[in-house]
Amino acid sequence: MVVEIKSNLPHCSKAIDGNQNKVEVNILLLGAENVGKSALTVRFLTKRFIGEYGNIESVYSHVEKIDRRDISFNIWDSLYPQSCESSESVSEEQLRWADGIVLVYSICDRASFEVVQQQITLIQKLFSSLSFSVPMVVVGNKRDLHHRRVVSSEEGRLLALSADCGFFEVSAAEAYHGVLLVFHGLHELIKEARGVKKGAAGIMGIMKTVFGKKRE
Ligand SMILES: Nc1nc2c(ncn2[C@@H]2O[C@H](COP(=O)(O)OP(=O)(O)OP(=O)(O)O)[C@@H](O)[C@H]2O)c(=O)[nH]1
Repeated sequence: MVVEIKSNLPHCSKAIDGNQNKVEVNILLLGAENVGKSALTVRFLTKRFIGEYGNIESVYSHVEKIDRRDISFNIWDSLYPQSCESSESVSEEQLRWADGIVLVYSICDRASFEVVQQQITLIQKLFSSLSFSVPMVVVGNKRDLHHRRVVSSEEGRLLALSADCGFFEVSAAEAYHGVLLVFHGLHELIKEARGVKKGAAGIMGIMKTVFGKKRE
């Protein structure tokens, strides 16, 4: 298992390799502190749960084979800024870098659910001013702590539905499979979004050819 810590600063390129068998996918993890962003990242990268992770912001890189293609996942495990105004918790730089976003809250922490709500609102505002968007999924973590649950599955699902995001409830502590589904599910959405973009570019190309010729 090879996990590369690319850098503490995200300057990975958003590249689809000319080689059709290698694809790069940049995934940004957002959410309040202590919700398990690092635990989810480490679970996905190493299949392990180690308990304590420290407060390090990093971009990790890891290659997975999906449908016989090498997918290079670059994962930006972000830090929620301390004493942050909600308007500063997501940056334009992060959105420009990301091909997909995972918004994490803890099912036992209502404030963390509210942070995700605020971040979705902020992201939607930034996307509309930047004139693009990328797929997102909402993840309720710490499902193993169901006796301490304060955010119901329905609330999580409704939030995701209202923002056109995918939704998952997982436990990074308990199981690898659910975490794998989050990253593979988001990868599917990214693939679809790239397909739509390519299709739109193709249609634009055809229209240019047809209408361009007519004008000549
Ligand atoms: N019970 C349980 N604990 C978890 C789970 N995921 C993470 N934790 C614990 O929650 C604490 C915070 O996890 P982190 O992964 O460091 O959370 P984070 O969101 O990266 O936190 P910051 O680095 O502060 O942004 C740690 O003590 C983890 O062991 C889970 O699924 N279940």
